[in-house]
Amino acid sequence: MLDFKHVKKSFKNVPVLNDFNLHINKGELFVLVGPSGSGKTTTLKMINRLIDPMSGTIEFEGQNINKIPLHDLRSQIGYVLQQIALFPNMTVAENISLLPDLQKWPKDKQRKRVDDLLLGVGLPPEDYRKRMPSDLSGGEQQRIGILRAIATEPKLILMDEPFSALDPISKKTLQDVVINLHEELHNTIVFITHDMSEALRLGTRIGIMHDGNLIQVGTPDEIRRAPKNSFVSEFFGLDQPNMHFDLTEMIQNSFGIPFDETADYPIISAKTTFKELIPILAEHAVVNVQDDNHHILGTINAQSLVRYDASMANSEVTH
Ligand SMILES: Nc1ncnc2c1ncn2[C@@H]1O[C@H](COP(=O)(O)OP(=O)(O)OP(=O)(O)O)[C@@H](O)[C@H]1O
Repeated sequence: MLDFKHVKKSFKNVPVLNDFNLHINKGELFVLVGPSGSGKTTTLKMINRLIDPMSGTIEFEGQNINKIPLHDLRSQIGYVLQQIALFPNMTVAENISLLPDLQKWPKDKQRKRVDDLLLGVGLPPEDYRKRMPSDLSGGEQQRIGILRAIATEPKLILMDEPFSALDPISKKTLQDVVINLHEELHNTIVFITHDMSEALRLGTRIGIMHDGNLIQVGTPDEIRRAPKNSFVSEFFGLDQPNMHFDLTEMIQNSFGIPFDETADYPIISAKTTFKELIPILAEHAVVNVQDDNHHILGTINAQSLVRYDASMANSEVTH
């Protein structure tokens, strides 16, 4: 779907992207994560040609984006920004149907689309359709921002830190909205964040950026199991000595997988530490966990660990 090939960019002779290469598959929810100034927004803006690379090429569905008429390119791409950018003088329905209207959809089709989209994110259309943006909470406004970006079902959606200004609870709700929309529509999403727990929660794959370089690309599982260097482990908190981690709690909170008494999985102690567990799960895909009395408490895999850790990170933010 998207290919960055040897892309370089500098601003005033300061390199921002160094020989950037990345392939994003159709249908992925790809998260670009990295600290402030690592080059994430610059990368995203190059996709819809808000910024031009100095060298290298970007391909959209196999075609160099410079060869695609700008209007055609942008009409296939939805864009959700950190700053909520609804038109204040337009109702919710008018904001959402902005692009369908420009594309001259019949009015009844526009109305149906608006209602379906509002229902899909839990906002009753009869209540919300005619509201003005000023009559919505920040989280609701950002939900409308997302609906506006997906109203015409673009092939690609770019999201630049869309939830960073929201409180943790709204943030989690909106993350669920994105996960559900992606599961339903299977569109390709490139999502930027500097929040590692958001990256782990959302990404089907994650690209980690640092100082204009793509340090590692992988699934949340792969990154957890094998962080490429100390920057990645520090960024994802894999080296935190006092990180709260409790295998019994993980199983009690249903992060495990169903116990299979016919399977002969290795058995580990419930007291196994996070650091000890990573190499074990890298070697054995699934393990059983037992308490001091040799009672099996449950079964876990790497996915359990990722989900548990993301939930811990979220609850740390929440409380
Ligand atoms: N138009 C510009 N002119 C000069 N420097 C720029 C310009 N745009 C970005 N930069 C610089 O390029 C670097 C990368 O910026 P970019 O916005 O891509 O980073 P980011 O990873 O998205 O950061 P953040 O998470 O803070 O948004 C930064 O050092 C920034 O100051």
